[in-house]
This record gives sequence, C-alpha cells and structure tokens, in this order.
Amino acid sequence: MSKTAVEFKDVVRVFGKGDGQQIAVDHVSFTIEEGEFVVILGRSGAGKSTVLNMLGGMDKPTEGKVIVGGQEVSAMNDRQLSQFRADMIGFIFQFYNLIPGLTAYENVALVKDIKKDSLDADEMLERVGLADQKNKFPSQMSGGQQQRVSIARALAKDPKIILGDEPTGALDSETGLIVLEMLQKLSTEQGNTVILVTHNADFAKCANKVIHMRNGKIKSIKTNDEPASARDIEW
Ligand SMILES: Nc1ncnc2c1ncn2[C@@H]1O[C@H](COP(=O)(O)OP(=O)(O)OP(=O)(O)O)[C@@H](O)[C@H]1O
Repeated sequence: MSKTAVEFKDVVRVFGKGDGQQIAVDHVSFTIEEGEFVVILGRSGAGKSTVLNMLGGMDKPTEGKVIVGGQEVSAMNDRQLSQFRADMIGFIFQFYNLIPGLTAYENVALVKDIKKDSLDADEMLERVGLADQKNKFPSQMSGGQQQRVSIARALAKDPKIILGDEPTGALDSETGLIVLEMLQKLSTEQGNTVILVTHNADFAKCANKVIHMRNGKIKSIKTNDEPASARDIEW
C-alpha cells in the first residue's frame, strides 16, 4: 500500500497586511503519495511557488497544516526547518542557482557542508551524464548541462522529495524534455517523490497527479494511472 508523503490541510498563506493584503494560497488541501510524479499547474500568480515553498520548509502557512513524511513542517522552528530541508528535500530552480566560481564537481560536493552523509559528487555527476564535464564552470556549460548539475546537487542529499520550480523554464524544448525525463525517472526508477511547478500543461500528461491551481485555490486534482513517458510528449 502506498504511503502518504505530503499532506496539505486547509492551508492559507497571506502576504502583507490591510489594503495591501494578498491571499496567495486560499484554503488548499491535497495529499501526495510516496513515489508519485506530481505536477502543480496554473497561471502566473496562481499560488504554485508559494505552495512549493511551504512544502519544502522555506515558508510557513498563515493557517492550516503542512505535513511531510509524517512531520508537521508548519509547526517547526527555524533550526528544525533547516534540518528538515537538509534531510528530506532536494531543490531544483528555474535558473539553476549554481555558484559561478565553483566547478560542476565543487557545486555538487558542496552539499557535504549541509549534510555530512551526502552521496558522492562524482557518482551523482555520472548519474546525470556529466562525468566528463566535472571540471567546467557553470559559464562554460549549456543551460541543460547546468540544470543537470543542479539535479546532481539535489540528488547528493539523497532526498526523499525533489521539488522543481519551473525546472525547464529557461531551456529550449528539446533540452527541457531531457531534464523532464530525468526527473520522471527519479520517481519511476528510484522511488523519489517528485513535485514540479509549471505553467506548461503538456507536462501534465507525464504526471501521476496533476494539481491545478487558480487564484490561490485548487481548481482540480486529477490522477493518471498511466502517465505518458516524458520522451513521448512534445511542446
Ligand atoms: N513574498 C511575497 N510577498 C507578497 N506577495 C507575494 C509574495 N510571494 C508571492 N506573493 C503573491 O502571491 C501570489 C501567488 O504567488 P506565487 O509566486 O505563489 O504564484 P505562482 O503561481 O508561482 O506564479 P508564477 O508562475 O508567476 O511564479 C501572487 O499574487 C504574488 O504576487
């Protein structure tokens, strides 16, 4: 039987006060099972990144509960959140967030500073097909290669959950598909729970679950028993 990896219970996130108040996430509830490949879909401003940030322990709800791996993230203090992120979560960002002055290898090996028992940087670069590029600096690599380094860096933490905020947003479609396929395989072959935020509806075809947001609310949640392989979609 599958185990619940993530649970949002009636979560609200309000930014600002008074007239400037913005309800970014408005009473949102959903569950994600371990090993699922989930896409959070919606237009700009729908609240997707805010959901992802609360899920990854980078932000806290104004109301409601966020439970990840059985732990109530929404009740953690800053020290606990830091530990939670180090142990549980791998992040992949739209613009890679690599450190320009460090090589691919060094960018991945850096994870040891956050998590002592992190996985071997050479092995992680091998897994994303970049073993031969390890001594290059980010500026010497293509966007797709840089994103693969950032995937290797996320994997080095050996995280249960991988979060991607528009991870293919800065890539051309061909390169984006390679990255998407790599992320899908982490769920289908390695059993990671992978959760991506995107406004690209084509990604939904590859997901086990699609959480569609609009104006801070859930518009629909659809499950897909036979998701397409990322290799077979086009956009
Ligand atoms: N730190 C913040 N302070 C104030 N308002 C914020 C903050 N973060 C997000 N918001 C607001 O909350 C709403 C939801 O933002 P969010 O970034 O979650 O949307 P999104 O669906 O991820 O959009 P995009 O696809 O453009 O990234 C927006 O109206 C945004 O302006």
